[in-house]
Amino acid sequence: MPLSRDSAMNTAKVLSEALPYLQRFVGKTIVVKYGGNAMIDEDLKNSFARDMVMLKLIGINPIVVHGGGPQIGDLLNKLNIESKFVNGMRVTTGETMDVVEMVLGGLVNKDIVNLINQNGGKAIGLTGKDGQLLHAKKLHVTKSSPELEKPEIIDIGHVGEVSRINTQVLDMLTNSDFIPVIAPIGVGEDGASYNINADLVAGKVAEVLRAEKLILLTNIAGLMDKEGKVLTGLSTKQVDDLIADGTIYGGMLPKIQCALDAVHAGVTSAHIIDGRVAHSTLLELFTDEGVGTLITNRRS
Ligand SMILES: Nc1ncnc2c1ncn2[C@@H]1O[C@H](COP(=O)(O)OP(=O)(O)O)[C@@H](O)[C@H]1O
Ligand SMILES: CC(=O)N[C@@H](CCC(=O)OP(=O)(O)O)C(=O)O
Repeated sequence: MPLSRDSAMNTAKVLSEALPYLQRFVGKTIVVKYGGNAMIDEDLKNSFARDMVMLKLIGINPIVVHGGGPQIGDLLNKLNIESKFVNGMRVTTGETMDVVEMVLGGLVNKDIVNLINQNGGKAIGLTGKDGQLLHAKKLHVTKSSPELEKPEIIDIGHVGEVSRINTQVLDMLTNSDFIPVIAPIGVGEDGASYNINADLVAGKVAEVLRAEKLILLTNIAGLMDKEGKVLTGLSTKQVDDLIADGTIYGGMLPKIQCALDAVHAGVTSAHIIDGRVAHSTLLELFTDEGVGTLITNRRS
């Protein structure tokens, strides 16, 4: 159907507004974390895949790291295995680890790869085991509470943190115009599997690649205060205060931590944006308004 004159003018205006951003981002790496909670329906997943194809086509280098927490939860539920979290991290027994690896490395990873390829892109799916992309070590979690004299160390099983990234694998793929799609499973020195929070993987990948941006797509409009107002441009100190008073909790904890670590390590900016809004990545990258919560390297 031909565009009406108004609609065509609007398209031209949007494209023109995007020009300075295109000039700024072409040739740069953007790490996009696609949270499991933002994979709500097929239309939304498809628009995400189209956005990645479009970025690649215009000369930006997208690297996708995906989650899949709710999808893991669904299968655990069907298997009558309870889901438990400490500080936003899933308590992962050996049995749970098998399910995590099946869901993230299998179902979710291949779904995203397939959608990108169906939309004309060239995606390759990897877990951290492929090419030993993500070396991991056990994550030690501490929990503090007013009732405890000192912070308690809690063993949450096969949960890891990234110790090293084999960037050679990513360079090889991106140099050949592939879009890497990474499932957050790490491999230990002894070959053991580790379940790693996807936000933490995305942050570390952005750090080692010195990405221009780290974009975290989630199921909420951004980081919010207690009244539900989206907060942006916060300093490290303000974030620390929001954690201490309980405004930031659960799944937002690893998100905000990895965003801060990434910008302190040289990533220009990190963004927590609403993945339930179609094309939110493009809105963030190419419009004057931007969306969600912006985090830059501001300490005070
Ligand atoms: N201050 C906050 N602002 C916004 N969301 C918050 C905040 N503190 C905790 N949250 C929670 O964090 C969730 C996002 O984390 P998570 O569910 O792990 O998402 P994802 O699957 O995208 O990683 C939000 O849906 C919300 O419930
Ligand atoms: C250790 C840990 O919590 N790992 C996560 C990995 C998936 C993930 O991070 O998914 P989302 O981004 O969709 O939350 C988990 O098991 O749920």
